[in-house]
Amino acid sequence: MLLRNKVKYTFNLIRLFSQVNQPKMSLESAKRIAAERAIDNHVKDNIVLGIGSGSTIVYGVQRLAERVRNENLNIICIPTSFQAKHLILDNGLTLGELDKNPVLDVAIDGADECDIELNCIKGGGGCLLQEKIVASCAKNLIIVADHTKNSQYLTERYKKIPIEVSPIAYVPIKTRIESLFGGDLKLRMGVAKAGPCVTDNGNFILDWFFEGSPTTDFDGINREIMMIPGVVDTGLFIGMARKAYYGMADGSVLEKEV
Ligand SMILES: O=C(CO)[C@H](O)[C@H](O)COP(=O)(O)O
Repeated sequence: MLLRNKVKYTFNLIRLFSQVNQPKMSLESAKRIAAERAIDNHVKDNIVLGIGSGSTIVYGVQRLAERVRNENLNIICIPTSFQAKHLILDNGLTLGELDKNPVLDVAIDGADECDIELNCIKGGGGCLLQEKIVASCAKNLIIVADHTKNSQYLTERYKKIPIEVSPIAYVPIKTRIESLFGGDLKLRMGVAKAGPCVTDNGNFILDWFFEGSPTTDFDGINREIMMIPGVVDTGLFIGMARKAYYGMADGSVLEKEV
């Protein structure tokens, strides 16, 4: 009996030790595996592909460039931002434009948060307008992200909604949304630049902060905000994404589909 207890104790110690020492994947590696899996699963020869913005998509573009070289693929890439355009060019990929390619087979993009129905908050990087235009032209929008973006409901973890606005209207829009729905809208400021952050489209971003959650009806609130003159677009991507790939801490990729 004593021996059996000793064996059990040693076994538990070994198990505990191996758990503690199990390598946890970094967030960067989690982004990489998600983006690479999406590129491997959705990129085929002769497609028009939307290239998202942010840090996760960088890994996807690197993987795409590798596949294009190795498999001699013909892929036309449509950018969602200045960043995406230069990612495409720097990686030797073919740059397309919506004027010539208004219908995309797939768009692959990151997200700041994604709920169980794959509704998303985007715009943390300030590129939401072009991202939404490109996504709306795609037959399929695929999200790539690390596991911290995988939520039950929107605003569960990401506590702001970016809204792109015409510069002349930012004060009335801020006042209007605060009085209609509460919360606090802050003009996003530039980094290493005096004054506000100016988007790729020459607009401002209002980041809408709130206590808890502003609503449970994000579709409804999105429609109402879109009706305010001067609002160019919101970071709410409702019913747009079909599939998400999340890089998990244990090195696996969680695939979610709606
Ligand atoms: O919406 C975006 C930019 O406007 C990005 O896709 C979003 O912020 C995710 O970025 P990252 O991949 O760096 O987490």
